[in-house]
Amino acid sequence: MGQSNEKFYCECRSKKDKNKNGGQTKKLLMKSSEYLYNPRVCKGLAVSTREREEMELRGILPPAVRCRNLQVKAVIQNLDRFEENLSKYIYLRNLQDFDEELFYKVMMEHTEKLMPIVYTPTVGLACIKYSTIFHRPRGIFLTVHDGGRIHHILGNWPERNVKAIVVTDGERILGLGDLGANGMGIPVGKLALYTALAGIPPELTLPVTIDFGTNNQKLIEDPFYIGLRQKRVKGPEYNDLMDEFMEAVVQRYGRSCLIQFEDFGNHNAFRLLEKYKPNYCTFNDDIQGTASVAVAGILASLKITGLKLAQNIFLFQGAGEAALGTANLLVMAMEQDGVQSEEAMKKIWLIDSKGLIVKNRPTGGITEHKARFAKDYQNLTSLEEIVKSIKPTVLIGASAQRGVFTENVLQTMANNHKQPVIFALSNPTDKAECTASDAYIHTEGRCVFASGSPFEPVTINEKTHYPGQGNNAYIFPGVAFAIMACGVHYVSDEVFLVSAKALADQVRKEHLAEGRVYPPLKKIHDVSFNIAIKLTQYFYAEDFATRRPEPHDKIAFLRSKQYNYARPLSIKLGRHPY
Ligand SMILES: NC(=O)C1=CN([C@@H]2O[C@H](COP(=O)(O)OP(=O)(O)OC[C@H]3O[C@@H](n4cnc5c(N)ncnc54)[C@H](OP(=O)(O)O)[C@@H]3O)[C@@H](O)[C@H]2O)C=CC1
Ligand SMILES: CC(=O)C(=O)O
Ligand SMILES: [Mg+2]
Repeated sequence: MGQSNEKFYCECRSKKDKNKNGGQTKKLLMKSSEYLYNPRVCKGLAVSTREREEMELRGILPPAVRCRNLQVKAVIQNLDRFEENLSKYIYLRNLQDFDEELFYKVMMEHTEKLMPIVYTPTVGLACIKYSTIFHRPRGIFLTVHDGGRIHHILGNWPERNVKAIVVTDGERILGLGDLGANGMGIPVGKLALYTALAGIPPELTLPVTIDFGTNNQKLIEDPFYIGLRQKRVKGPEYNDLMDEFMEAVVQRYGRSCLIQFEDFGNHNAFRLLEKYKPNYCTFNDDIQGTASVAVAGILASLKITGLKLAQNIFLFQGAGEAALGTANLLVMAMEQDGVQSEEAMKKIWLIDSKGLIVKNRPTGGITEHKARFAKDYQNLTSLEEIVKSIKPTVLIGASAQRGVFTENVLQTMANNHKQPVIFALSNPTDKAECTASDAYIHTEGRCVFASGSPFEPVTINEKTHYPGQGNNAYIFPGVAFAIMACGVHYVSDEVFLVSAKALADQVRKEHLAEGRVYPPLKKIHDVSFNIAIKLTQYFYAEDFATRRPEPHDKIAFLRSKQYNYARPLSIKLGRHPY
């Protein structure tokens, strides 16, 4: 992490230096000790001989000067030696804490290889082990005991110009449940993707975990646990602290500081989104970002199945943040196609932990968000029976129930339709509703498949199928980038439909031919940038952008705001074009 500018320049007023500069005070780079421990500027062996002299690094580094490309090669060789993905994760996190620029160069150049390490599935394991592997702190850890002091504590973060925060309360980390303060791995991972995928300068971002306690007894008893050892608080204490946090962010960083909510428990996620959306620059990634990527995949699948959106029957296994967010965005997408909202809702069926969501269900549990989709139908609980009865064309899993798309369920989907669409969105991999090979094998290779965590391609009868990664990582970096670049204060729901369409439009014929409903991961930088372009156009057209005058050349405008490794030191230290 960097620090405020002043600390990193040493005003050199010695006679010798004054003479060299015609009597002017010369600004030198920082001292070796400051340099070595500042990951924003430290570049290991890539420091030139001249810089070594200037920064008093002679003798501190061995004589070899290694270029950045060779450093990347060394990192990849080191990574390949580790057998366990968690070790790779720890190695990369250490690299980020030592030489940030190299970390992002490696991430940007080896995205496909490294996303499964820095992000899902490995980040899930890293969160489980976060307390044990905890090394150098990254982000702000707030606790429920910090009421009245949040503004002050945010001020302890060394950066002043924060433009985006990813915040969690750790209650629903991926499909792993309550991981308390260990949830910090998620904001850290998501923000690494802000930079690696969309080019958002890392010094503008801040990971935050708000520790309200944990109901995970194993953590409370774990001697290594880094969080509060108490049960989660709820009610006014929770609400007041959240309110204070939101206001403190605005006071510190301004109304255009983006606050991305991540992995909050279901009972808080929806109500906090509704509460804060009108007055803060905020969105919930699990509800809205996931909806966007799922709808994009569905829109792209239409080019394979030949159906119109409203000709489908959608069945969700799960009726939480991801499923309901997607269901609501599907309604909006159908409305834009001219379908009445009542008609659109009839196409969408949901299953929760108590079974199919039907009116007057004897077991209850139908919240107002679910009630919108409740049907006059028999009370069924078995997924297989439901699939037989409703005959969905699209089956989406977002329930974190491993393997619930059984052989029978998948075969029934294949019996009902020529090209059933099957998305197993739950993360990490061992929470997926089915694997890619299960999906293809039990549908005779006819299904259109995507999953939240990555799966390898599957070959059946000499045809190779490439599963898409239906993960909100295709959406949130581009969305955040455009919001930040345009100085947006209010994030409308439509942002996520614009993004979904922008993503679906980037799925080419050759991708579809391979069975993909998303562009390959190696294209994700371009994809994120193109989403940001579409959103920038939308923000200016709809008057959501506050940055004036409107840039004529939006591509050049966005490019000028992106991170690149070879930035001058002044920019690295905080004088960026935002
Ligand atoms: N691919 C992606 O980009 C994303 C994937 N996800 C993944 O989706 C999963 C769910 O996340 P999210 O929606 O936020 O979580 P929520 O807790 O909000 O929702 C989970 C839902 O699953 C339901 N459920 C639980 N058990 C069963 C069961 N046996 N049968 C049917 N439904 C069941 C719950 O029912 P009830 O309502 O009755 O409690 C609830 O509706 C997680 O694994 C998460 O990682 C989430 C966001 C993004
Ligand atoms: C991907 C993501 O946001 C989740 O699984 O929660
Ligand atoms: Mg999430």
